[in-house]
Amino acid sequence: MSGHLHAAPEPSVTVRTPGKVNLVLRSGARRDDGYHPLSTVFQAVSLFEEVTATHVAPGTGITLTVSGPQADVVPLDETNLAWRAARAVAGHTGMDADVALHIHKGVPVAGGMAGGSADAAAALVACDALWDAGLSRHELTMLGAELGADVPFALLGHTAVGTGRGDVLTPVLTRGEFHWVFAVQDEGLSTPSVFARFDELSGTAPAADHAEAAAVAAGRPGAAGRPDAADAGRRPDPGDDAGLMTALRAGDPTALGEALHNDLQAAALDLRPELGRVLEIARDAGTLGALVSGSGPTVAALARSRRHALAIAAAWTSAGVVASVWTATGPAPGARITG
Ligand SMILES: C[C@](O)(CO)[C@H](O)COP(=O)(O)OP(=O)(O)OC[C@H]1O[C@@H](n2ccc(N)nc2=O)[C@H](O)[C@@H]1O
Ligand SMILES: Nc1ncnc2c1ncn2[C@@H]1O[C@H](COP(=O)(O)OP(=O)(O)OP(=O)(O)O)[C@@H](O)[C@H]1O
Repeated sequence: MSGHLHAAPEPSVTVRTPGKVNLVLRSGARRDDGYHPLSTVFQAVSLFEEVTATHVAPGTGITLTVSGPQADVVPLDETNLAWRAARAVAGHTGMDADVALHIHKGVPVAGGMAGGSADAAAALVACDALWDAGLSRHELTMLGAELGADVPFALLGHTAVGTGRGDVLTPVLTRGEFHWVFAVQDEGLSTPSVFARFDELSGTAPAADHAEAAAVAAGRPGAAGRPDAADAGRRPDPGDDAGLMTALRAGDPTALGEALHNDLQAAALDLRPELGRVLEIARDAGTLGALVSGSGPTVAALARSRRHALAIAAAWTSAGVVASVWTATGPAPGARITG
């Protein structure tokens, strides 16, 4: 060691957030604001995003770097959800948005597992802590819901029922650990196009408002986050999720496998017919239940054990139907400061 004094390291905050799978997803018809009323059960899984927020000189603004698998397809500008989250915290608190953000991606990009939403949730918590803004969990959740329907769940984690746009959450009690394996595709699916195909298949596609649909598809801000947006008469089929809740409470993976359901699956399969084969291979390998995760194209398969998860992974890999295979357990905790 030399006798020189080293400059103190830049203070920084690292926050970890989970990806998710929708155990059940029921969607009603498209609302006037472009969103669909959902009745869903989220489970957070142990594929994590990590966002590090570091102080920079005043006036620097927001800078962004990304690492990890698929980092090359993540936008590095103000369309990145983490960037928008930093700006939202600054806007809400009146602070200057000066921060260097680094995202390490551990959730598939555009895979229906809410990786971008997890980044937004992590950046909200990281900037709040870095800037000592003192926002409550409630305030962070409100800011998160404006950024995307999946962001509040990435803050909360574990298992929860989601209603509204998927952003109104009620925690669900679960026991034990569930073993998941995910078939990840090279090319993602756009969430708006999957919902649009869902509308077409269910015969509820709106006739005369293409302009609004295009605005929504382009990601321009609509009436997102407006809890009063009319959805009367457009609610999802209530379904019967008693079996699912019992399975979760009992920690019974076989019963959970039987209860898995996704209303968006037919739309994702219509856009990506090859996913049918991915589902079939998981079934041949004895999965307890397989389904398209959220808006896809990732396929999630529930396994009896870690060993069984690896067997399903091997079946997918040897059939050559996936770009990569990732294993995980659920539930996993929500946003946490880790450093
Ligand atoms: C498919 C899910 O992942 C299931 O959890 C979510 O519903 C998607 O959540 P997300 O990606 O956070 O969604 P956002 O970024 O808020 O919305 C992207 C687009 O998805 C569609 N969208 C999203 C959520 C919802 N309840 N209805 C929708 O129709 C809309 O076209 C919207 O413009
Ligand atoms: N931080 C981010 N990470 C990845 N993609 C981002 C991010 N911010 C914005 N995007 C954009 O959002 C798109 C969807 O990314 P994301 O990985 O969140 O999809 P997803 O997991 O299918 O989302 P969801 O399940 O919430 O619908 C990407 O194709 C990319 O253009």
